[in-house]
Amino acid sequence: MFDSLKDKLSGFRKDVEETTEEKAEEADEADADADAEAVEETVETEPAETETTPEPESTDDSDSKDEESGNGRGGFAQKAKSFARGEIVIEEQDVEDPLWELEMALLESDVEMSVAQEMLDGIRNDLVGATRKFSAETGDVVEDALRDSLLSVISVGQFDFDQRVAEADKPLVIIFTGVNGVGKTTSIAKLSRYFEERGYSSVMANGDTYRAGANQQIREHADALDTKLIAHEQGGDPAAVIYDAVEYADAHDIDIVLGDTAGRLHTSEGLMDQLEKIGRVVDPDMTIFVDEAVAGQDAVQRAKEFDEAAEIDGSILTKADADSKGGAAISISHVTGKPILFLGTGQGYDDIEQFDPERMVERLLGDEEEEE
Ligand SMILES: Nc1nc2c(ncn2[C@@H]2O[C@H](COP(=O)(O)OP(=O)(O)OP(=O)(O)O)[C@@H](O)[C@H]2O)c(=O)[nH]1
Repeated sequence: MFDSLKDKLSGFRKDVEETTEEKAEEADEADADADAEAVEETVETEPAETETTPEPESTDDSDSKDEESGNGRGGFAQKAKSFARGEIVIEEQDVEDPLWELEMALLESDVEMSVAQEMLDGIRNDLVGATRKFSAETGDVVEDALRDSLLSVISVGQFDFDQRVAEADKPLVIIFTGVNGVGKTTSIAKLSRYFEERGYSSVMANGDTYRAGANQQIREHADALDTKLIAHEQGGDPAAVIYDAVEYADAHDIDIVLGDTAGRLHTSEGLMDQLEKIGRVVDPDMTIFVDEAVAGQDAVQRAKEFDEAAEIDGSILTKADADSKGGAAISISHVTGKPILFLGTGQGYDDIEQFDPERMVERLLGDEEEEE
């Protein structure tokens, strides 16, 4: 999952490491030369009573930035002080090329332009002016900067999904929107299983009365999961189907109504009217947008347009298992202001995981072993 993006982020870390490594070596050599000269001078003149070189200051803040006036981030005064402490300062010129490479890599990975820009600004801001000891690893400083920038773009709008479900009046009505074939129906089936494992009963409602074969498709899932399905004839009113499902849930003490909708294009006025009518008739508690991670920027664009037409509460990105780029997963919450709630990770009913920004970042930065 997201392997190519992972490689690119690791490439950035290595680039900055190499640049600062060279710089640290040069600084180390210059330091050794200066020490040798100082020794020679001391031998030629009277032995000095007092120290000729300034005492290094406390070195316990290797990642600190000098914000004192006149020292400017990476400015001369800070460089001199850091040098005396056995540290180098990471400067704009050290990260310029790696940042450019990273920008290209993010765009190639289908990260949305404004999201890539925000990440780069965050990383530049964190790195330029940061100090590292001659002997220390730059990797940690870069990893922290990458972690912060990734987290800030992917954790937009996060809320505790399980808690919201637990606290909601029942039946909780969830409507699923998104275009054709992205895995909406499969995600509904997966969530039915997800809720069952957490002790909630659910009923499925086929609000996709448009497409021939939609009833049969969702019925197969409902049968396999032993979940009740409410469906009407093809061409019927989707709002009426979901309304009936809510009535059924009320009458049978069912906790959650999972309402499928027709996956027509977001540009279709009919679809938007339909969603608006569902909104009016059943007043859903949540609307979840479903799209496939592999669709990259198209998925992000569609999420934005669906959200504008019928406000969404969050997204599910399916087929994350087949996505090496990760662009949609990085961009979608930042662009819509609504969180990713789940990732689809395969075709089985258990192949769904709750989206956890921290875990996603660990995965991208390679701290978590990926089970294939
Ligand atoms: N690899 C993988 N395949 C998935 C995932 N989710 C769904 N699929 C597959 O994607 C295909 C389309 O899924 P559907 O659920 O039929 O898509 P849909 O959006 O409901 O399609 P319509 O009903 O035509 O609108 C199916 O073959 C699913 O098995 C996933 O997370 N990973």
